[in-house]
Amino acid sequence: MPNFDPLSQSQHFLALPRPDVTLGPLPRGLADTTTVAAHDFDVDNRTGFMPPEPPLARLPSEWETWEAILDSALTKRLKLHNGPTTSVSDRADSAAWRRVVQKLPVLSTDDLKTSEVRLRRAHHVLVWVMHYYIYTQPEDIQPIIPRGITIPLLRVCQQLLLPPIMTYSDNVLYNWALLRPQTPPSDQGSFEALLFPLSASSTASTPALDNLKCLATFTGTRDEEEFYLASARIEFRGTEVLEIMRETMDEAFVGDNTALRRITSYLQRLPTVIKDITKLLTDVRHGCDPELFYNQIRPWLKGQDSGPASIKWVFEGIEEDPTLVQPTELSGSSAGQSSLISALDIFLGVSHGDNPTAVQFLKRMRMYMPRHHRNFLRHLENNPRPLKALVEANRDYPGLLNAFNASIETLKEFREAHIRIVGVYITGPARRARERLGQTGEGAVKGTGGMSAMAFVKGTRDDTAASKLS
Ligand code: HEM
Repeated sequence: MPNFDPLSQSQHFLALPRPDVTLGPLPRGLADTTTVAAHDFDVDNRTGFMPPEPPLARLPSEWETWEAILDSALTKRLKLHNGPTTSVSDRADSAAWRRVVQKLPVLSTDDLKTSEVRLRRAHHVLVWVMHYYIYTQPEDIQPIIPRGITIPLLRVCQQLLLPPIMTYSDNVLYNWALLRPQTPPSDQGSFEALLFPLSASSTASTPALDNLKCLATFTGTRDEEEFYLASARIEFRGTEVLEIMRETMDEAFVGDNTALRRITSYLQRLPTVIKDITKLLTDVRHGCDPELFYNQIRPWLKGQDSGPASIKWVFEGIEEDPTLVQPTELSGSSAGQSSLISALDIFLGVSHGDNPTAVQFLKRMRMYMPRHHRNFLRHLENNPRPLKALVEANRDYPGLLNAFNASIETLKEFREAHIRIVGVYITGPARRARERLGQTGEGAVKGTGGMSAMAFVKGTRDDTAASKLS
């Protein structure tokens, strides 16, 4: 990005408006700019990493075949092949549904390419169908993903630079709608409102955290919805984290005494926000039952690397288009793909440098994040005036060091709460499942991302604790 100074006050990258358009017929000559602006990191002032408008809930009629096949899986409530309540007739229903998927024609993706929101919806629909297809079959059968899914999905992935698998963006970032729709802004018809639907309107705001529902869940349970919405609420609440980051970095650019005073006060706000995020995480326990999560929700989200090592997913028809490449990234959906928590790590200078497993995993998880968010994190990493160095250089400034360390401490507490959540939702139910099967031993349980779950989340907690300044 030549001639773009990320830290200049007027065009600070965290303050730039977010070019986006509501889908629908665009006025003649007006392009969908969501992917065009080089400085657009798809981070919104009011909704952070969440899109400023509820995600597209249905593709135009050209792709109705995909929407219809997903609808039918959702309404039939297809069951996991080995689910605890799956009957013989459930399996017959799934087999009939899979036969329809096998016959899907290869729809063109050409007209999707001009619209980021359509591409996202296409990724969402195709990966949901793909996961239904894979997990309604026995786990020891090699999944052969039919060409009607493979070819368009891989083409959409080429555009979005995402792996062909369910990601955090498919079940959290772009899987929500408003429970009670908000009143549309009065100036909705204006050109500016069309380009900047939220920033142009004085009535629009971050959705209330209790005003959210999910577009899709595998099980149709409130538990699954609450599991996704816990992350969604965290992302929305996290908007203030991004605001604090922007304000802090603006002041770091000036760097005088007034700037230090302001940075101190911004950092004093941060622990409150991180505590709220921690509460939103632990509140998942009110709506999502751990046994149901472990046995009925989580298996749908797994990737190739969570299953038996010998079972490789086959993408049928890939050879029909020479531009398509064999997918290598096939890890399951994980909140480890949340750009918000990574942004906090980068901003506060939390280093996982002594923890190669974490470095490798978190680096890999970036490939599962929307590409604009990935670029945002890279940009943040290249910040020439990192906060930690500034605090170290001004450690005697009243309150600064304490505010910084308090922020790290609350991030550590978030990770501690997360460890307890992993214990309640994964380690505990896994142990009980082993006991039911009469198995002995404490074998390490893998996370959806294919990691040894508990050791991993404890490691990132320790990295956080070690990042305090003495
Ligand atoms: C019931 C709820 C949750 C469970 C059972 C859970 C479980 C896990 C597991 C097993 C991992 C290890 C990596 C993997 O294999 O995926 C992980 C990583 C991670 N999770 Fe969660 N998680 C939950 C909710 C959340 C939420 C709501 C967030 C925040 C949005 C979150 C953020 C993270 C992050 C950032 C990592 C990467 C490790 C780190 O940076 O500490 N998790 N989670």
